[in-house]
Amino acid sequence: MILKSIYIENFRNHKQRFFEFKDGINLVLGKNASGKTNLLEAIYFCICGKSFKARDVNLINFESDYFKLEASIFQNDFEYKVFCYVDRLSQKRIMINEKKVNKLSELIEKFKFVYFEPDSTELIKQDPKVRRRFLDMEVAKIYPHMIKTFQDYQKALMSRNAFLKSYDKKDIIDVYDVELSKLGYQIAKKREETIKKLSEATKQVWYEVFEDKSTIDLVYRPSIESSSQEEYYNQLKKQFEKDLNFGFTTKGVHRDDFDVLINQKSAKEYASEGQIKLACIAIYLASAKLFERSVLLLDDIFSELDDEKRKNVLGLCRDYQAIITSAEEKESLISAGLIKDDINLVQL
Ligand SMILES: Nc1ncnc2c1ncn2[C@@H]1O[C@H](COP(=O)(O)OP(=O)(O)OP(=O)(O)O)[C@@H](O)[C@H]1O
Repeated sequence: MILKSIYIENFRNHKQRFFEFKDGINLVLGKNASGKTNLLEAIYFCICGKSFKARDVNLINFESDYFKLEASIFQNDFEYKVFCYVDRLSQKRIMINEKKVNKLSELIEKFKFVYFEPDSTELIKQDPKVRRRFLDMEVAKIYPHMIKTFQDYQKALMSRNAFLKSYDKKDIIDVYDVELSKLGYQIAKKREETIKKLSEATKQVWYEVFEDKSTIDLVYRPSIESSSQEEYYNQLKKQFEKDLNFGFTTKGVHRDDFDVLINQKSAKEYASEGQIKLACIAIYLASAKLFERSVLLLDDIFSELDDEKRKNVLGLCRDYQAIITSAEEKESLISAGLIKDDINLVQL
């Protein structure tokens, strides 16, 4: 997938701008608050149909009543023209080649991308919910049909929890347990497969980019260890009395996690800030490696990296289309040997 261009009208601080990008590395340079993150947010909106941090209406320029985006995306030699429109009356229209997009999952299934921002280190630092969300995005990129399974699991979990709170007849719980085990087991297996693939790819990036003797591993920590649906079901059943006491389902894929180990030790517990940032960059770049034609949206990726690592990261990005923002001066990047002829410079 290649993002050729984006036209932006009244989106955040961009009133009317047209940006063209090339395959390989695109470096977006600009001072603080010049709108670099906003540009990535506009691209993200075209690919996902929503922002990564704000409600639609907050994306409209302060002095306007609407925003409009038009992106040209090439995939398998076919051009997709994505049109997005949002106004202050909460009217929202997203179209691909003039056909209305009804579900945002249609966009996620079509366009693959990786978005890395300074807060992406939360992946390691935060609680398991953040890691589950990240992992499920990765699962959905490989197996788009799993989006429905995740939604069905949430519904089944809510029904079981509601049942536990108003429990009176023991025999009916089985209906919920069978459904929850079926969906939970499918999710656990796909998460396990995805973590294995991601761990392998992360190791390669870690080595290529960081040429480090240290090791990195991603290890799935399922809440229910099982090798069959039946086993999953039996373990869920065993929890029944406890679940009844608590009034909710205490075990299942909604309690899963994964560990990032550096030198076989938990990065969350032992790694330095710098190591955590490097580990997260490696995981995100590994995600791009798994989905070959991903677009990389990398916000402020250079900070905290020394020049050698910056060069290595850029080297890896050459295999993709990468849109990288930086608040650094062009001259200092040139003198560090980071800007070469093949880089497309976008100055804000
Ligand atoms: N809805 C909006 N309308 C107009 N301007 C907005 C809107 N939302 C945010 N802004 C402005 O956009 C600017 C921030 O842009 P952005 O976050 O893209 O900067 P940046 O170039 O990434 O900065 P930094 O280098 O500091 O990360 C701020 O000045 C903010 O006030």
